[in-house]
Amino acid sequence: MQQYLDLIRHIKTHGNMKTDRTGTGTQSIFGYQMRFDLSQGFPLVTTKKLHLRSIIHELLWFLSGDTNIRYLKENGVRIWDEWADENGNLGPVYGEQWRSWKTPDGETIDQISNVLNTIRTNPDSRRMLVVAYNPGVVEKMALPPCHSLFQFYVAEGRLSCQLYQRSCDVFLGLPFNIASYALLTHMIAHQADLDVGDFVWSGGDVHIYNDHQQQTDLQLTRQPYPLPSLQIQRKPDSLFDYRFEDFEIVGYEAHPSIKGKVSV
Ligand SMILES: Nc1nc(=O)c2c([nH]1)NC[C@@H]1CN(c3ccc(C(=O)N[C@@H](CCC(=O)O)C(=O)O)cc3)CN21
Ligand SMILES: O=c1ccn([C@H]2C[C@H](O)[C@@H](COP(=O)(O)O)O2)c(=O)[nH]1
Repeated sequence: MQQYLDLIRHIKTHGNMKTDRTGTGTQSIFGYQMRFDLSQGFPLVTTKKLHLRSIIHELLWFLSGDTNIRYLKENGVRIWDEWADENGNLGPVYGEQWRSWKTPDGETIDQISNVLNTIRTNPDSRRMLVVAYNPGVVEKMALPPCHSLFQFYVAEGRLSCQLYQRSCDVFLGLPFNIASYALLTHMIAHQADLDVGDFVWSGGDVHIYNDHQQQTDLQLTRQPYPLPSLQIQRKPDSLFDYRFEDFEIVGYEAHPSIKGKVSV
């Protein structure tokens, strides 16, 4: 994950000091891209130990269409706690937009199923997108989607994915976001009988919070390890039937975890 360290160094060198909604303050750049060849390893940050459990459960939760944190809590995942209301609801966030985007005439659109179907039947299509940023309901969401839009691309039997992330917390959010979309690309490729290609990450406001400067400096002193690989143990009949136990990360060697506060 040299790319991750290069991004941190780039922000520390060129970033603008900015105030932000949370009051913490950030050092920030606008517009950045990274490319990960998924056939060369699973892109997990190695300069701090990541909690892959949370990443897998969060993705399965998005894919199930759920927008209440109950499932996450039952599985010991706390990353969305601060944003939920007293009943655990987050409003019409990712799960709802991915699986049941509401149209003005009362229908719902399952964007994920549609995209998988197009990958299988018309892989040269340039319309294989999923949009989470729904301006009509964004005020009802606990947080407007950060990973706002993603697109798939098929060439030479390989499935690639590009994400546009409008806002990115480089220390806490980004390692999760990269791993999550890499995992999603593997799952969709698995279902469509394709190999994996590239994951392209594109960021808008890409920032290091002021209280994450030390933690990211520490990461720059650490030598990254080779990437692990992902093994999927079972091929369920549907994209929506994967279970936590189906995924195994092999050979994940990482430096010790680093704590940091999340700005709410
Ligand atoms: N400021 C901010 N940064 C984010 O990354 C973020 C938000 N807000 N709001 C919504 C979601 C929630 N996400 C989060 C929230 C917390 C962690 C976090 O605390 N991570 C720790 C512990 C991980 C764990 O318990 O599994 C870490 O060390 O990575 C990560 C992602 C990503 N998003
Ligand atoms: O998946 C996610 C979700 C959130 N973030 C970060 C990006 C920002 O630091 C905050 C959101 O604040 P806004 O004022 O709405 O931009 O959360 C992330 O990196 N990844």
